[in-house]
Amino acid sequence: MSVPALQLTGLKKSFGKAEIIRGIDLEIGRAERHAIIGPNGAGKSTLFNLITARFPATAGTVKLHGEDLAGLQPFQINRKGLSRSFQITNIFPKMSVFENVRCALLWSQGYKYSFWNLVARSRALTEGAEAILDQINLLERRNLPAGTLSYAEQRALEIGITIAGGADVIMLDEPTAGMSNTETDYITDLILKVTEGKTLIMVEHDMGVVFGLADRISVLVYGEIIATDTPERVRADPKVQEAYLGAALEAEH
Ligand SMILES: Nc1ncnc2c1ncn2[C@@H]1O[C@H](COP(=O)(O)OP(=O)(O)OP(=O)(O)O)[C@@H](O)[C@H]1O
Repeated sequence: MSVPALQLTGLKKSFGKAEIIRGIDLEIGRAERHAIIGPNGAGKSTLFNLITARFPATAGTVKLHGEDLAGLQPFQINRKGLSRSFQITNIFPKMSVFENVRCALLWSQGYKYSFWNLVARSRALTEGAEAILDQINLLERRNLPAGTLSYAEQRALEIGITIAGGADVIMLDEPTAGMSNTETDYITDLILKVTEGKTLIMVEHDMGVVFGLADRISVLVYGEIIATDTPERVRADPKVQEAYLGAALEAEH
């Protein structure tokens, strides 16, 4: 079997005496789209923070393409090809749309801000940023301050920033939170497009998005994965119905 894109083994996290992530084993294949679902407070964001080393794990390992990430800083993990977005919009609102993406490209390549002027004329950088803006349908908005974009466009920009470094493992934390149905459909299509051929790991509460996007789903309940399977099988799993999905699907109607 080929090496998984991401492999979690015995992963645990406690805050004080509270064990929030209680022993997670999970393999996510290359180019798989994987959704993590579960009730509020189940530990989904904490799990993201463990994978990306924002939080140190209490126990267990995280491997990216077979390489143990122990001891690496978040930016080092990013440069190994894992990039994430956050639940809250995380853009520079006063900078232009174009500069937001160009800045993300610079970061991913390891330049420092003091090199800004030096590389500003770099054609490759400009072309790279334009290609991303084209992918996220914001080329025509390139010169606007990012903070003046609509909410959905800001989330699209954030997705652009997340993919800018060319990472092949993309993690999105609730990419459609707070959106109307139309905006949600728009962002779902965008995610499908920009993650083509990449590994996607996504936390999402909208079951329409999850079932539309994911090849496999993991259900996290009280810090444990109670099921990992295809959408059809997860939907039909009585354990999942009882612990989460029954209520979550009802909430959709
Ligand atoms: N830094 C922290 N210190 C202490 N407790 C924390 C910390 N971060 C998260 N927790 C606790 O861990 C639990 C899981 O939180 P987490 O945000 O990971 O859940 P979640 O599944 O992402 O929830 P939601 O769907 O509401 O975003 C919660 O009880 C939360 O209070």
